[in-house]
Amino acid sequence: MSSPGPSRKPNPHPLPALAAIALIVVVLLLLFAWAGGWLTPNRTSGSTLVNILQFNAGRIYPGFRRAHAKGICVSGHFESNGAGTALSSAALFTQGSVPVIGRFNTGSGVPTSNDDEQIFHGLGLRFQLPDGEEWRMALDQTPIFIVSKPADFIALQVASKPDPATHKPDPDKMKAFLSTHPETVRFLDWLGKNPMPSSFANGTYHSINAFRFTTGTGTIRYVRWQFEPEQPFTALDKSKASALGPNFLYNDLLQRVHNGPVKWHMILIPANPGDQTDNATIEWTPDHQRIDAGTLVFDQIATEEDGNCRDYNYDPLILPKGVARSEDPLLPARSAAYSASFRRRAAEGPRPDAITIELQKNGGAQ
Ligand code: HEM
Repeated sequence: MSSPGPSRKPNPHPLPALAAIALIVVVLLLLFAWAGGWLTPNRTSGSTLVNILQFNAGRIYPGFRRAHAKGICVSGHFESNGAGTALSSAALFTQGSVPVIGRFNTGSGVPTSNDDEQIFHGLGLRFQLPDGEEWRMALDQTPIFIVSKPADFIALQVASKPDPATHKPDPDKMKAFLSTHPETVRFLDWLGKNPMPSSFANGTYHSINAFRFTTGTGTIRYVRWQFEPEQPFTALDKSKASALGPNFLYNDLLQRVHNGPVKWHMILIPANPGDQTDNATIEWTPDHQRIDAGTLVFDQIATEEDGNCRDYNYDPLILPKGVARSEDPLLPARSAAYSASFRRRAAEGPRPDAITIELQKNGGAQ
């Protein structure tokens, strides 16, 4: 028979032990709050942004980008004239040529949308620089963006979700949003005053966000840039656009590239003192220095089917030495959203191309 063990005496000083347990609980709660983004309310997670884009699109289109879902791949080179080294030591600006893979796209998250319904004509670029460096960009045809902060992007998606019956946003929700967002009114004004290009090939593509450029000797300037076409601008006649067919922008580009290279000039625009460099909704005045850094040339084109541009993410924060992000809060949000969208579409697997190109590879007429 075993004798009973010593009975446990109550701890006469329980407070330190209780305090230690409370401290562990608080640390765990803080870790959860940090991971959930509650301690950084100004940081919007990539998943939240992509969820709201999916909500606005009305459903998920498996394997497609959650924004700018419809696109076509192009490739060619960038011929630098060396002038960009005045602003940045980035290898892209060293005189000479580097390969580039691009993706022309239209802004909607619905891959089957018609080209005449689009507000944004976009361009993704991936420059392959020496020593394995890359510079990726995603550019739009407007010089300014529709909102300045990620939280406003979410509120705008909610306000502008098309009503399934009318296919248009609820006017009351939009009115309420616009009444507190003058920057969005400014953007819509810009759209009203500036005609859209009739072709991907004769549009200008803007970085919109400013970035921080550093020269080889350490001089820092904030810079926006834009690719301006050599192809002369003609305006899209919106009243006739729907008669051009659902993929008229893509068919037009295919024909043009088959007929010969299409070209743009990369124009660097350094900020003047006093310019806001962290707000993409404010257009800079025309009295800015412009540096033509070289020519972007596309001479190859293919649908996305083979994945040569589809399977990249044109994250605007994949930057070379000599270029860094500015304090613009849209930039980290964009980077996180592009990555979340990429992870989802890659997990869903490749899918057939959204576009039925009507032109044959020999460039023949439709
Ligand atoms: C908070 C603001 C923004 C959000 C949440 C957002 C979100 C997205 C997402 C999720 C994608 C798809 C990424 C992928 O799957 O690879 C995308 C693509 C794109 N975005 Fe944005 N975007 C924002 C702002 C902008 C701005 C300011 C520009 C123009 C400077 C822009 C231009 C583009 C372009 C051109 C693409 C297509 C790139 C490609 O071909 O892969 N976006 N965006």
